[in-house]
Amino acid sequence: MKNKIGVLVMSYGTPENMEGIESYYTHIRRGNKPTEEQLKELTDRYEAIVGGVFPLRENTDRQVRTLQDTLNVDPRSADLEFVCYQGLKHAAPYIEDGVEQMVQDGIKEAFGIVLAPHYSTMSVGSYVKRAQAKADELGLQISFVESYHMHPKLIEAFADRVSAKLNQFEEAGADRDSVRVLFSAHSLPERILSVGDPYQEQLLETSKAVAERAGVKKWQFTWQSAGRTAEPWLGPDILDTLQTLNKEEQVEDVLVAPVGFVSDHLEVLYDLDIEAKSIAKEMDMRLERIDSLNSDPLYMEALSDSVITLIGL
Ligand SMILES: CC1=C(CCC(=O)O)c2cc3nc(cc4[nH]c(cc5[nH]c(cc1n2)c(C)c5CCC(=O)O)c(CCC(=O)O)c4C)C(CCC(=O)O)=C3C
Ligand SMILES: [Fe+2]
Repeated sequence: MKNKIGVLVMSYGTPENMEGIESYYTHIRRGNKPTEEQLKELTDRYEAIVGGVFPLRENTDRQVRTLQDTLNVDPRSADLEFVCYQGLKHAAPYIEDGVEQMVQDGIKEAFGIVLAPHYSTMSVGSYVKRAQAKADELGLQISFVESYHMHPKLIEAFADRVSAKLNQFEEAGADRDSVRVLFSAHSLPERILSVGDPYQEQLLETSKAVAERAGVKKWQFTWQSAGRTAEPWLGPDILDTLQTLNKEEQVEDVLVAPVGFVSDHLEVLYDLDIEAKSIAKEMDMRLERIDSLNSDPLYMEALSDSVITLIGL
């Protein structure tokens, strides 16, 4: 019999349906129910992207299934059988549920990876902490891939998508080299910088590598999706960046590459496709976005290879 290895695949989590939004939001707010106004605002955003049907969860399910298949066809893992478990930060199955399920299934050796390439204490760090605590409690041996933001296959997957969209700009008559490429990621509170968090640096490294590989002439990095709290968040925000580009540089064509996200979810489908697009339209700018990686084979191989490398096979 092959030795079974558990892989905990973690991500932020998304509600399962419209009715699930309130409890999901309450969990994000550490048990505090959102006000009616806050709930309506979030519900409206989900409504705008999915019209009541949630494709987002299926998307994650598919990523986890595909990663398991990718791990198991790797020749380096011929003596092993990988079993992937989902662990979500703010929805069931929670991170702790995933760890518990592994133990129930008799897994003795486990690894964890997050569906987000860049390390931050507030994102990946918090997922890892929760998984480690549960594993310690249950006596399970587990170690983690903390980031894979420079994995060559990740860079290649993003660069392919950037090139594909630049080709489309060209076909539509634009000058490829005059398209401004905006790399973006989820903003975090500014205070992460004072604790030496690598998030920003890793994002810049990914952006630079993707730009080089795709032969991008003009690019810059900008934040998106900042929280609506009193404390300062990292900026500039993409909406401000678009205005600056329009006013100060008369940029007409913009391609957004949200390299901090790997799948189609709210930040991409709403914050970029609806909100940023409408601001751009008001200014007569053309804004396009690269396709999300989702279950892209190169992305799956980047994840799979990161796990297999961590194991030391
Ligand atoms: C760094 C980061 C990532 C990327 C890395 C990673 O993927 O881990 C990410 C991803 C995601 N964030 C998501 C959703 C939300 N995040 C919120 C709020 C917050 N996000 C934060 C950070 C991040 N979030 C933070 C610091 C907050 C403030 C509250 C808190 O400290 O937690 C809120 C509350 C309302 C609002 O502020 O909009 C929602 C609804 C969804 C799923 C969307 C869907 O269903 O498609 C995804 C993939
Ligand atoms: Fe978030």
